[in-house]
Amino acid sequence: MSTPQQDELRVAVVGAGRMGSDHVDRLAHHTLRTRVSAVVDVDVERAGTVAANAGGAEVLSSVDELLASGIADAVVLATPGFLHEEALLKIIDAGLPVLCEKPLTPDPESALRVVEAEVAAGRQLIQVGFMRRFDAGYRRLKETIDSAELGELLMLHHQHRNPEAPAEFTDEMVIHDSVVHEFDAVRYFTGEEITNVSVRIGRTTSRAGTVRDPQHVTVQTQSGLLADVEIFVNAQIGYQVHTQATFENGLVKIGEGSEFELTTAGRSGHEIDAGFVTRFRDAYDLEVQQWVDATLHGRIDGPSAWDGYATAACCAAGVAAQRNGTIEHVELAPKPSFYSSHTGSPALT
Ligand SMILES: NC(=O)c1ccc[n+]([C@@H]2O[C@H](COP(=O)([O-])OP(=O)(O)OC[C@H]3O[C@@H](n4cnc5c(N)ncnc54)[C@H](O)[C@@H]3O)[C@@H](O)[C@H]2O)c1
Ligand SMILES: O[C@H]1[C@H](O)[C@@H](O)[C@H](O)[C@@H](O)[C@H]1O
Repeated sequence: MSTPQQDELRVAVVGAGRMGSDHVDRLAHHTLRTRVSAVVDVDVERAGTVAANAGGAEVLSSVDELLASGIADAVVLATPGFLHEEALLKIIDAGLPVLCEKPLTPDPESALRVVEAEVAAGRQLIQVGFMRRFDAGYRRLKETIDSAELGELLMLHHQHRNPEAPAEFTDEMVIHDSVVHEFDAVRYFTGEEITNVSVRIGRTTSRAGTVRDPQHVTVQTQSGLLADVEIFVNAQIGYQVHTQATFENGLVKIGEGSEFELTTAGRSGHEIDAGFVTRFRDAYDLEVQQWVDATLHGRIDGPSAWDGYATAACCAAGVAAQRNGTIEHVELAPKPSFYSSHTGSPALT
C-alpha cells in the first residue's frame, strides 16, 4: 500500500487491450514517479507482449494472482466494464488504490455495491477514468463557468462522433459506453446531478449495423439546465468531441480547434483525430500523472466512485428512455457524507 514517504508507485495494469496497453506505455514512458510492476490479462500472450514495452513488468493472468503477489501499490483497471465490479471489490478488500477505466460499472445496482464497499473500507481508493476532466478545453470551460465571467450558463450542446463502432456495439452501449462521458461532463461543468434523461432517434445511417445511429440525448440538471448530445458512433469522418456552452453574455466552443490548419489547391481545413487515443492523449497523460502523484500522497483527487455511480444511474435512465421514448427520471441513492468534501475537479495546473 502507498505511503506518503514512498517516492515511486508500483502500478499493475489489469487488462492489456486497447486502453490498458496505452496506459502501460504511458506509465512506462511518459509518467514520473511510477513503474509498471505487472501486466495482468487472461490472454497471457497479450499481457507478455504489452509487458515487454515496460521492461521488467511481471506477467500475470488474474486479479487474484496479482493481489496474492504483493508486487503492486496500486492498480489501473482496464478490462471491459461488465467485469469491473468483481475486480473492484477484491481490490478494495486488499486496500489498494485503483484508477478504474470508465464506466465504473455498467449499471447502478453494481455501481452502488462498489460505492458501499468503498465507504465500508473507510477511505477513498477509487478514481474513475473520466479523462475529459483533464482536457485543457474542458478545464478552461469549467473555469469560465465557475467564474461567471460570461454570466450564467444556460445550455450545453455536445457532439460525440466516433469513426465507426465495433460490430458488437448495441443501443445500450451507445449510452453506457459512449454517452456516459457526456453525463459526467454535464455533472462536472455544472456541479449538479442530472435529474432526467430523454433519447430521440430519427434517421439512421445505413452504416449503423445493429445500432440505431445517430441518437439525440437530452438531460436536465437539478437547477433546470438543459444539455444535449448528438452521439454518432459510425460517423466515418474521424473522432470528434465538441462542446458549445451558451451563457447569458456569450458562447464558448471547445474541441473544434486545431493546431494545424492546411490550405492547399482549392481546399482549406484542419485534420480530424482518428480516435480517442490521440484526441485525448494530453488528458490521459495528465490524468495518470495526477493520479500517481495523489496516490503517492494517499489521496484520490479525480472523479470518484460516486461520480461513477451517478453516471451509471444516468445510463440506466438513458437506456429506459431509448426503449420507452419517455423522459426518464434519474433515481439516485442518498449520497454518503463520505463523498461530501470531494469535488472530483482536479486541480487546475
Ligand atoms: N477513457 C476512454 O476514453 C476509454 C477508451 C476506450 C476504452 N475505455 C474503457 O477501458 C476499458 C477497456 O476497454 P478496451 O477498449 O481497452 O477493451 P479491450 O477489449 O481492447 O481490452 C480488454 C482486455 O481485458 C482482458 N480481459 C478480459 N477479461 C479479463 C479478466 N478477467 N482479467 C484480466 N484481463 C481480462 C482482455 O483479454 C483484453 O485484453 C473499458 O472499461 C472501456 O470502456 C475507456
Ligand atoms: O469506449 C470508448 C471511449 O470511452 C471513448 O472515449 C468514447 O468516445 C467512445 O465513444 C467509446 O466507445
